[in-house]
Amino acid sequence: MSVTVRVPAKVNVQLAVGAARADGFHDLANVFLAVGLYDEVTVTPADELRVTCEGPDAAEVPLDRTNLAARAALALAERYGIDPAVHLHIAKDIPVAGGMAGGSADGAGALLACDALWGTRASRDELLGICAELGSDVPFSLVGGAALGTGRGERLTPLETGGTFHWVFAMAPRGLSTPAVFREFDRLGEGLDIPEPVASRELLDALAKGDPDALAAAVSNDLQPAALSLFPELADTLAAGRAAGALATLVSGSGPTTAHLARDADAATEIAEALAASGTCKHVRVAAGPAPGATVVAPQR
Ligand SMILES: C[C@](O)(CO)[C@H](O)COP(=O)(O)OP(=O)(O)OC[C@H]1O[C@@H](n2ccc(N)nc2=O)[C@H](O)[C@@H]1O
Ligand SMILES: Nc1ncnc2c1ncn2[C@@H]1O[C@H](COP(=O)(O)OP(=O)(O)OP(=O)(O)O)[C@@H](O)[C@H]1O
Repeated sequence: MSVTVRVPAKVNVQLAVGAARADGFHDLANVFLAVGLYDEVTVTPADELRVTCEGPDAAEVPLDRTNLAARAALALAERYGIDPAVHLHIAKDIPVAGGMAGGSADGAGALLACDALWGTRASRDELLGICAELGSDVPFSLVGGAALGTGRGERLTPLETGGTFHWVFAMAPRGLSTPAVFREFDRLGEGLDIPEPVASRELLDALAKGDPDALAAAVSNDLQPAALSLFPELADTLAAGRAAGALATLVSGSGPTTAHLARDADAATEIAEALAASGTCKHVRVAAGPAPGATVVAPQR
């Protein structure tokens, strides 16, 4: 018996960041949109807990117990007094350290897959609680769609979306560390008055209407200056996206993946071709959102 769960990547269409809290985290108004770029996590009973990974970035993924998929399996096993002897296989299509919540996707996927394999039948709230312990982005990977994340991003309110948004993602030749980007945000903001993070009304309305032009006018990412400060060449990728006709271009989360909003699927294909030809990124992917959250795709006997 094995269980496979498919989990989407995310883009942050708004990322408003408050001042550093006493615990080192930052309060956020984090508007997540899940997009159709997926990792698949397959869990199978085994002699001991082990993790394997396939995909273009597989060499960069840790295979020990620091892997978020392993941590998720261990957290559920401990809670239910189960032996966590499983093989977790990750088919990884989401870029690693790209700001698209790839590790978080694997954590949410492994949790749902182990819950199904072990028949633990944890409630949704219990699963969300474990996700929040694993990382700020992990609860959203479980629920998908579109949602506002407050607190450190783990407290979710689902959002309405009135249509499909078409994106082009440009992957960078190296990753960025999320803590390093938040540290750079703190450094750049030293001595400044950092306002409380608040979700933009215009942005939520644009999502609800499914209006790409209105969304383009409202997207924002407070981590973008920090990501650009650590990775200045990203400015060239953003400029190439704008030149190719993207309605909006921004760094995805903590970066370095850049997100380029297109008016429709055809425009996305054109922007993707122009970005690929620009020589400003490693590779380019097209994906639309909202996409469903973690979903069991194949329970196999
Ligand atoms: C940048 C985003 O991806 C936007 O969705 C998230 O805020 C990051 O979420 P994540 O990767 O799940 O982050 P976590 O694993 O919870 O935290 C990693 C590190 O990022 C920083 N961090 C994260 C979330 C947050 N609200 N404030 C922070 O300062 C902290 O230094 C923390 O130690
Ligand atoms: N299953 C996993 N897949 C990828 N990275 C993992 C995983 N588990 C742990 N990691 C570690 O987490 C680091 C961040 O990887 P990840 O791909 O989640 O970054 P990210 O997409 O930028 O995250 P986020 O957008 O949530 O901030 C990696 O460098 C790696 O060391």
